[in-house]
Amino acid sequence: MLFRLSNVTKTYGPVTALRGLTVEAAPGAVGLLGPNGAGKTTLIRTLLGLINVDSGGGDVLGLDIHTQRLDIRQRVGFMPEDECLFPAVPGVGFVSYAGELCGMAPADAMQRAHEVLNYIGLDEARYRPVESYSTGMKQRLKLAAAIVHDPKLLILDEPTNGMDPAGRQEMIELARDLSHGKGMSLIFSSHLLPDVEAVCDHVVVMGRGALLAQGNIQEMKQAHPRSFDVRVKGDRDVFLARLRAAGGDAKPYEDALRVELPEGQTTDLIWRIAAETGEQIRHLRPHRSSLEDVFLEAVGG
Ligand SMILES: Nc1ncnc2c1ncn2[C@@H]1O[C@H](COP(=O)(O)OP(=O)(O)OP(=O)(O)O)[C@@H](O)[C@H]1O
Repeated sequence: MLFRLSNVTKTYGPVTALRGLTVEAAPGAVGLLGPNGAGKTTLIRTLLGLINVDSGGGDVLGLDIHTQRLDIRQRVGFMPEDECLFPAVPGVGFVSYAGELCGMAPADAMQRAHEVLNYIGLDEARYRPVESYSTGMKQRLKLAAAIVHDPKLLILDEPTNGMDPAGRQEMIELARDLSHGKGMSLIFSSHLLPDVEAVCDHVVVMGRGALLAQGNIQEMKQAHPRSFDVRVKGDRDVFLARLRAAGGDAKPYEDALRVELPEGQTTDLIWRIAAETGEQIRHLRPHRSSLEDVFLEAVGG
């Protein structure tokens, strides 16, 4: 398992940030979703061993979150959301320092810093002070610092936040190459669902400090085998009334209806009702949820 938490509770005074959270995930690229205040950052800090939880336990890469925190930090890379850079330091100095903090010898850290800066496309800017970097370059530098020690797991907290479309795309491609090309597991926390979908195979959805849903993104999007997008030419209300009388239901979805068939029925029912009521079916295809649908359903939106 990539990580496993069992019944973890974390309070900050009167606020309960994690509420008996039990969750586990297999290696791979895992998206972490949840509304503001859901507990995502607290979960990340727990996995990194940066905070003491009130109760519960777990492990990351098989290492105990209570007793093996330093081992976890040597094997896990973390790209925080906030700016954590030293303005006057050249990029290469910042990345090699991050390597030394993870326990690398100075010469090894410097060599790796050059390698990762080449990889993330900051090779020409490596000797410039960080204060002269654009927002996108700073984000990439934070990524370089997070991977300098070649971690098994990389945790990215809102990595595309504040980036322009080109920079965002570059960050997505880097995250995807690290996970799918280089075999590094990821936890990718983001409010930007398209970015999560572009990078991750699996999502964990949190709300109010607990697990709301999790699974393979493609499977979660196909979780409604009796749901169809149907465009009807004619009187939609008549069609709808007959569908409901037959035990089905439908609601408007863009310019079509999202039809829910009753248990045990096939699309034959839709064609039969249309024939009986004189409507024309202009379009009929299985409904595929978007990740946004999956998210809203999980958080009860
Ligand atoms: N250091 C702290 N002191 C007090 N309360 C905190 C602290 N850190 C988090 N909280 C509270 O714990 C709850 C969960 O916060 P957390 O930052 O983990 O959520 P989040 O899902 O990361 O939210 P966001 O998407 O807004 O970053 C919130 O109510 C937050 O205000």
